[in-house]
Amino acid sequence: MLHSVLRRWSADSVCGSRCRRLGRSSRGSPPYTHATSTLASPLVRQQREQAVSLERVIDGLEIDSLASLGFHGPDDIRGLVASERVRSAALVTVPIGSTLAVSLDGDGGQLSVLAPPGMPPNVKKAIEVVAGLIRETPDHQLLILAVLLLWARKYGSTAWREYCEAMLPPAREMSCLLCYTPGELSTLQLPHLVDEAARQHDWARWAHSQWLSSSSGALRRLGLADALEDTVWALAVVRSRAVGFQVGMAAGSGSGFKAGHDSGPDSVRLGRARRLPTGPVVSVLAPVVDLANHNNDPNCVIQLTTDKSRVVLLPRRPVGPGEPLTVDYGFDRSSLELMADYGFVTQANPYDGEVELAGADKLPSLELSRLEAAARALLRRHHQRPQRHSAATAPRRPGLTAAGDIPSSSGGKGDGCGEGMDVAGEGAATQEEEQEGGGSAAEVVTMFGKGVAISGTGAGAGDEADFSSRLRAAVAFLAPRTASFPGQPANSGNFSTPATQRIIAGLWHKLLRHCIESLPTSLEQDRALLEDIIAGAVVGFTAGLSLSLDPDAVSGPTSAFEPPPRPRPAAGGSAPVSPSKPEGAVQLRMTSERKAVGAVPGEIMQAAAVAVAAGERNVIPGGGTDENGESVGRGTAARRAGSATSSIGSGGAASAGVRGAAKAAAMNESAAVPPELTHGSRGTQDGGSNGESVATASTVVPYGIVGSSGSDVSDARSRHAVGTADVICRTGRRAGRLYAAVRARLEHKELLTVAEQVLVQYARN
Ligand SMILES: C[S@@+](CC[C@H](N)C(=O)[O-])C[C@H]1O[C@@H](n2cnc3c(N)ncnc32)[C@H](O)[C@@H]1O
Repeated sequence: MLHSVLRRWSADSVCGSRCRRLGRSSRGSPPYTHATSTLASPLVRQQREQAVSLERVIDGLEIDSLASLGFHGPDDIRGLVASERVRSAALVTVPIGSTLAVSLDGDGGQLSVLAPPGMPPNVKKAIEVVAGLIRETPDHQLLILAVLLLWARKYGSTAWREYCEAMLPPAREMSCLLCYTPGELSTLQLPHLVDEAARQHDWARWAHSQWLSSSSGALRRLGLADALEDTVWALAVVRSRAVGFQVGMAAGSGSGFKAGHDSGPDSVRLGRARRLPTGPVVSVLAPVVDLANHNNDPNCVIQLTTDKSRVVLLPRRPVGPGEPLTVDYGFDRSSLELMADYGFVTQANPYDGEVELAGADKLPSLELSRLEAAARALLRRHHQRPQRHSAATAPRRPGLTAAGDIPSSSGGKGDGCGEGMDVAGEGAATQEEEQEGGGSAAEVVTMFGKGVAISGTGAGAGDEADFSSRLRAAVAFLAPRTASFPGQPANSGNFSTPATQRIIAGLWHKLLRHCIESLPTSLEQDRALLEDIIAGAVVGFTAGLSLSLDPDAVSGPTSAFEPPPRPRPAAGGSAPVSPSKPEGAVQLRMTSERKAVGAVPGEIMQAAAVAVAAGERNVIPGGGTDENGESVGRGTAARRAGSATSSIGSGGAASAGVRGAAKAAAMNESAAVPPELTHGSRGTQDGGSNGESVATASTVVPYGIVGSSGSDVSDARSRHAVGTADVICRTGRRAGRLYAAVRARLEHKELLTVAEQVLVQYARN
């Protein structure tokens, strides 16, 4: 269960801490009495004790609050609720002196520390020295905040210690991946998340041994972290609760939430900066404000006043008493990103590939048996294809066709290029077999381990053998597998949680999206890309794949395929490109072991391949198209990637750990930081539209998965809410781009394609 380490609270209780409002105390009778509390369940009593603790923290830190502790959402997550009706006044005001804060100057230079009251100057100095030493490392601001937090927990005022001990959750109750113990990692299910957890653990171990450990760290004399668990706790707290502010920029509008307030605050975003900072950045851990939970449509925003004297929680619209107070941590984070950064996902996240799966929450569990059934159905269709694709009898099919599936005149499967699979054929078969009651060919299915062995006994057994092995691999690829950690038993269960299923759905859609957005927009460029593939200019094509682009299909039923294809270069050992002709295929073929020769698409592919190989999860190495099909430059695409690829440091806006190619490209784009993170940004009450295209950032994971917002996809989506991928495969022109990209970009391309088919079939079953 994804939330397995997240504490669950009783649903029947909304505990209000009493509110303190400077100059106008709103304290009154607490919303509970001693008499009732003695009758309450232990959980309810605990919640009430927390409400009392919160009140003491509010008093001790001189926080002005019209909010109280509440438990809300489907999981009754602890959070804030409004104590009274508020239109536009600040719901919570925290003096900056009651926060822990680290600021980084705009030139990427000096870190300075806002020490908690009572911190001796020499300690502050020592921490600042460490800050200087680690300023080149990712997430250094978070690390320094963690140092301050550990200091406050041990040596701080009574209020700070109460905040740390009573209000901050212990590590076992925090949801972020850092807090997953080795034994819990299997519950993450997705290998990518397990990897991310491992990466975060590495970071914590490094921070502990180098800096924080009471025995070995540079700050050991402070005695802050006796055990690794102390460091993990502190890092997890700041990751999940600190707020990053980018200050001193010109006002503007754009993406992000907009303050429905007139106080002229600097803009702020909870969590990592989505763009690289160009101005001073302040990371702040602000008690009470840090209790606000996330919502995709938040009713509040956190801001820093322009004089930087207070952190405020402001309503974006009027809120009523008891209403949960939420902010947007995400800034276009997909479920996968939210999960990686915070360890939770939300219902109906609009950034999951922007492709809605109708009733995604009601999708059945991704069960092995259903995947196998889907694979069997595909196999039946595969058996039927030879008749359909016989040169003599079959009509031409649109799209890409593997050499093994094309008419014998083109060489067929005897040419040694039979590694491909029939994408278009599958699409056509799918259409025709919508009402199939079972395949014509017999098959034998045997189970072993988690996978499925499928052996065909129908026509074309040799071809089936290849296809069967891919099906088997695809099922294994898709099936739950969590045995990534030695000693952990393989999980033979399902992707059983709705959260996981949403993530999976989002991943697949992102795969499609990425492929389309990362490719040239014109048909001519499509053709050039395919030719580059043939000529071996695209890294990753080493499997002897052979493609065929059917000219009848590329523009759909009503338009012609124009202009005719360029003559394909003779060099490279590829099969010739036949001239465009209405009735014939443009056969594009490549042989194995081609190397990149530096063509632009090749560069793009190479960057992607390198990033994928390096385990990068977010890659948009080249330009692409925007939602309207407009061409965008590399920088734009990379910026989008950067906006979705900041690594850890959920609270560390300043330390956005954008990695790899996306980072490099995004850095070049830093001058183009949209101005919504601006000084004095005063948005509209309703938050307005998000004119930014950051939501289109794509994600690639190894064996990856992407999505598309291309118009064909949208159309397809509206026609077929579920099973989008195969519809895309039949849209001709985009199909060529899509599959060229899939095959060129991703390792295990063919496996991926088969896996996609299995998923599509799965959704149909
Ligand atoms: C800044 S804290 C918010 C307060 C926190 N719920 C608490 O009780 O201390 C962020 C953490 O709250 C949880 N959280 C916030 N919003 C959530 C949501 N919409 N669904 C589930 N968990 C959420 C996650 O565990 C996240 O890491």
